[in-house]
Amino acid sequence: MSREVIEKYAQAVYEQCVDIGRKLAESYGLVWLIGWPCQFRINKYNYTPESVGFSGVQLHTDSGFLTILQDDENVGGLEVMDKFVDPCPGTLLINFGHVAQAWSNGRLCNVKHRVQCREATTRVLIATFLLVPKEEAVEALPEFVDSKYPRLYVPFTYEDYRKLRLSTKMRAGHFSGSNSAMWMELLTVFLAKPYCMRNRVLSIRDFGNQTRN
Ligand SMILES: O=C(O)CCC(=O)C(=O)O
Ligand SMILES: [Fe+2]
Repeated sequence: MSREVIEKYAQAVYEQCVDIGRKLAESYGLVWLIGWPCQFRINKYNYTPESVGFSGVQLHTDSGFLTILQDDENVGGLEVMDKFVDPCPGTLLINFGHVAQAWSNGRLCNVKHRVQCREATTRVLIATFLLVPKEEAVEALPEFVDSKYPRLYVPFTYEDYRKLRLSTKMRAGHFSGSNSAMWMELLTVFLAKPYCMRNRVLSIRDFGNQTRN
């Protein structure tokens, strides 16, 4: 793949991120004025026969605002809330991260996911993460806070939050099931109330065994 193609793709998917952010904000009667940074990544998994049954990426939640995944068209393995999401060519998969959860005062939820190796082959996936500038304070917008929905989380900067993830060896936002309790405990350093890992998926279709026309 040439650099030019990658740059074009990255620009298009960034515009997609902004479009989704804008529509999301509008659906809440807000205006999206944010120029947040995007991180673009190509994940290549070189699975061997020994990898089968093991994790390619351990159970984790994403840290940023929004993630757009373009899955490998032929090789699946992404598991969202214990359910495989089979590749569906021509579609993008979107999930929210912790920033969206804090920003919306808990209305938007992040979701636990992981990657399992199912066959000895190569899997390539393109991931785009809409993040937040390091020094930016992440907090619930006033529009999401009222007497019925009191503020759930104290403001934190994205940098402090990232450091917390790294200091607990949850590199790239990945953490294993065994230390997830510790993770939740640490997160309460930043959150006014104990963090509630509500297992809800937003904007993710259940692709199941569906085939495209
Ligand atoms: O490779 C995948 O299917 C997902 C990767 C992922 O969840 C991540 O990089 O945060
Ligand atoms: Fe992820």
